[in-house]
Amino acid sequence: MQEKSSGFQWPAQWTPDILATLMFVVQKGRILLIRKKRGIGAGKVNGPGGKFEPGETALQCVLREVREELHIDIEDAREMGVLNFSFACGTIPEIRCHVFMATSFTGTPTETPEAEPFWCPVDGIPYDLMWQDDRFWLPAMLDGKRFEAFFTFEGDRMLEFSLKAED
Ligand SMILES: CNc1ncnc2c1ncn2[C@@H]1O[C@H](COP(=O)(O)OP(=O)(O)OP(=O)(O)O)[C@@H](O)[C@H]1O
Repeated sequence: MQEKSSGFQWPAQWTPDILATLMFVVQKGRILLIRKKRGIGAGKVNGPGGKFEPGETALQCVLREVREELHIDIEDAREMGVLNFSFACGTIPEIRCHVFMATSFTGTPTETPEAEPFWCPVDGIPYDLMWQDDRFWLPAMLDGKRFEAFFTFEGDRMLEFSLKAED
């Protein structure tokens, strides 16, 4: 396990308000991203995903969210890591996000009121259009490494990070 941090201590006591998921489909050197059209992080590039509904597991949530946002059915979802986000401002709830990868799906990625999908080369991911934490863990995940991370934000701006990833 490799650990990196901004000198920030992982909080001992922290409970998320919201459980959420993200999905990154990678196929033939390309990654399926979305321009998020509404909700937390509207306007940013991200993977599809969203909040758990009552009684759902992380896997059930991510499969439902991807179906709702892009009209595709994922066939081989694998959970790769967990992201914890704490927001200093107090207007955005504390979020724990389970992150999945997949390589196979049925259907055609379709724009919906929530998301505009696009394929992007894995070596050309537009990190400057994404949440600031993504550049810390997404490259490790794309190398097949599992991870857990904690990030603090003030609005859009990342303040501190602590990342544990497989060697
Ligand atoms: C702070 N740094 C961040 N970095 C990367 N991703 C981030 C993020 N902060 C939030 N996210 C993602 O945003 C979605 C929740 O957004 P949210 O608007 O609540 O969900 P969405 O509207 O899609 O879902 P519902 O349809 O309401 O369930 C969810 O996937 C979550 O992981």
